[in-house]
Amino acid sequence: MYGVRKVLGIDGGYKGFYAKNTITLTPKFVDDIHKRGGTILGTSRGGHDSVKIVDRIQDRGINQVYIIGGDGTHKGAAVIFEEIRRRGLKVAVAGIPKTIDNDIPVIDKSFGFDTAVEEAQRAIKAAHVESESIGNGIGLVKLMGRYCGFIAMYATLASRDVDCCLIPESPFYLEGKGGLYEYIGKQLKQNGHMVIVIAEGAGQELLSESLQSVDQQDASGNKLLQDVGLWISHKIKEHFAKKKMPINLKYIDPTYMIRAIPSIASDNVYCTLLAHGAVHGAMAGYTGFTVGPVNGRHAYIPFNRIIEKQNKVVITDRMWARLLSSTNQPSFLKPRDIAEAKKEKYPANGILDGKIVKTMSMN
Ligand SMILES: Nc1ncnc2c1ncn2[C@@H]1O[C@H](COP(=O)(O)OP(=O)(O)O)[C@@H](O)[C@H]1O
Ligand SMILES: O=P(O)(O)OC[C@H]1O[C@](O)(COP(=O)(O)O)[C@@H](O)[C@@H]1O
Repeated sequence: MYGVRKVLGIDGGYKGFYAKNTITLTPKFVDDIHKRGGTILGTSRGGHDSVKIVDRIQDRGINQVYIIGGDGTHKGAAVIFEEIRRRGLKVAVAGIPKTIDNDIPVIDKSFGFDTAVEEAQRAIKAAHVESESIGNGIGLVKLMGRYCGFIAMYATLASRDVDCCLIPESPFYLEGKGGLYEYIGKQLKQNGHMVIVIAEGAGQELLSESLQSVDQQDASGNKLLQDVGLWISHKIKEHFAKKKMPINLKYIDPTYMIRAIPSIASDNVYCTLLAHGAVHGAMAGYTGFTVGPVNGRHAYIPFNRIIEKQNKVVITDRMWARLLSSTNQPSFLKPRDIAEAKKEKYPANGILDGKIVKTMSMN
C-alpha cells in the first residue's frame, strides 16, 4: 500500500540494534508467526544505550522504528525518540503496547493480556478440580504481574471458582481478625475446599520481612521477586499444622506456560488493529506516539503520557469491588490504605474548589 521495499527486524531487544545482525522480514517469513508463542525476533532485558541505538538507526538508513513491548520498552522508546529529535533526523518512532501484564497506562488494554487471562483459566480450573477432590483441599495458583494484578483480577472474575485473589496493589496480612488464615479456616469449614490466586508481586513486603531478602533487580531495573507462591504455601501449611487442622494444598505455577502460548483470536485481531494504526500513523507523519484504544477509539498517544505512570488496579474502583463481592474475601484494608489509594487516584489536580471531582464510568 505504501510501497515499502525493506522491513528489518531487530534481533534481541534494544541491544540487538548494536550487538546483533538484523533479520529481513518478508511477508513469507512472518506468514505464520501469529500461530506461535514467544517472539521470532528474540527479547532481552537491559542493554538500552540510546546513543549506540540511534547511531545504528542512522547507519542503516532506517526511517521508521516500531518498538514493541511493555512499560519499560516505552520508556526506552521515549529516550530514543528524544535522541532522534536532538539529532534532527527524519525518523518516525512508534510504540506498540505488548505485555501480558497490562501495565501500560491510558490505553484500554495491552496486546497479550486477554490471552493470558484466557490461559490462566486452565490453571484455575485445575486448582479447583484438585481442591474439590480431597478433604480440606486448597488450590493455589500463581499468576504473573510484577507490579500490578490485572491478570489475577480478570482471571478471578472470569472463573468464579476463586475464593481469594491477592494482588500487589492490595496489601494483605496473614494473622488475626480479618487476616488470610482466618478466612481460609472459615472457607474450609464451610465448603471443604478453596482456590487462591496470587499475583507474583503480591505480599512482597511480607516476604522480605520474613526472609530478610535484599533488594535485587534484573538488567532492566525491575524488582527481582521471591517466589510468593512457594512462600505462602509454606506459611499456610505451617499455620494449619500448628492448629492441628489437616489441609491439602496443591500449588500450581503456570506463569511461563501462560506467557508462552500463541495469542487467542481476539488478541490476533487486536494486534492487526495496532499494527495498522502504527503504520498509518507513521506514514501520516506522526512520531513519538504509542498506538492503542482509549475508551474504545483507537488513538495516537504521545510517549510522555504513556511513560508518566504505570497502570495499576485501583482498589477503590468498581472493578476491585466487583471482585471482592464475587469472592467474598476480606478486603484486608485499613482506613489508611483506602485514604492512600484515593490519594493516588485523585491527585492534587483532581481537586476543584476543595472537592474531589468524580467522573462516572463503568470501569
Ligand atoms: N527508563 C528507561 N530508559 C531506557 N530504557 C529502559 C528504561 N526502562 C526500561 N528500559 C529498557 O526497555 C527494555 C524493556 O524493559 P523491561 O522492563 O525489561 O520490559 P517491559 O517492556 O515488558 O516492561 C529493556 O531493554 C530495558 O533496559
Ligand atoms: O522471568 P522473566 O523472563 O524476566 O519474566 C518475568 C516477568 O515478565 C512479565 O510477565 C512481563 O512480561 P511481558 O512484559 O513480556 O508480558 C512480568 O509479569 C514478569 O515479572
